[in-house]
Amino acid sequence: MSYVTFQDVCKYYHMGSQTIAAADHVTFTIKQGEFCVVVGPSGAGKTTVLNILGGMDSCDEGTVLLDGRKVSGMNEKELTSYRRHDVGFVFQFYNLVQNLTALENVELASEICKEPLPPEQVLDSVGLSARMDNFPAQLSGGEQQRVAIARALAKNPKILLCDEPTGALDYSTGKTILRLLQDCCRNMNKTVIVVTHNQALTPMADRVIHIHNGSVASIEENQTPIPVEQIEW
Ligand SMILES: Nc1ncnc2c1ncn2[C@@H]1O[C@H](COP(=O)(O)OP(=O)(O)OP(=O)(O)O)[C@@H](O)[C@H]1O
Repeated sequence: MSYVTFQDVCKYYHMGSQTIAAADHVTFTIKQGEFCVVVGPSGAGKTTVLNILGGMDSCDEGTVLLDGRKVSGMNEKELTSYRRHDVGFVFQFYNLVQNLTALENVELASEICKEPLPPEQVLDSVGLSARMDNFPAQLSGGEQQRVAIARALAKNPKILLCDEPTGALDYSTGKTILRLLQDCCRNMNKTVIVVTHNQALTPMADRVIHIHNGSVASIEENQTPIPVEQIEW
């Protein structure tokens, strides 16, 4: 049973007389609990796909479903509720509130949700139990990204969307963050979708969606995904 469905999704940007198809009949499915990597070169349309799935952008044609609910065609109010309750976001640059502690950053997210997880418990699960009262500036990049992941998880979302989550981190810290995302998938049964330009990450995924020129070039399913520690790039 598919949990996420994209069926012939199109998104056009108009630049003067030119029309750019950032998504050109994108079709794929993702199952519940899968770790999915969306990979492709710069400008391929990865972020466009993620933004449409995350309810931050709408598509011009096609159908988007999450857990049996139609996301395409939602009005602004429905999209706000969808973003708030159903989707956890992790971005490249963490986007933490600088004058709030790690704990307060996570509480901020859980306060606007229907069935949040306890913030302390989630921070503990990402390995930050000792740093809850620190401000972002007192934390390393990797630790800040852990706070951002905890903030996303505390909402208890249906899917976790991660856009280049290791883009601002060094090699080994990046690996620990990917490991954490892989653990969220395996241990918390979260459906995790990671957008990256890094082809080397594909063996760690259950499902790989290759995007080129706004279209799906190919989809692979790995029967035996590899722990990220065993991947070198
Ligand atoms: N708001 C916009 N207005 C005009 N064109 C846009 C807009 N957003 C994206 N595009 C174009 O759509 C195409 C796909 O962009 P997108 O950001 O989805 O690619 P990407 O694969 O995520 O790239 P990157 O890895 O560099 O972030 C590109 O040609 C981009 O220039």
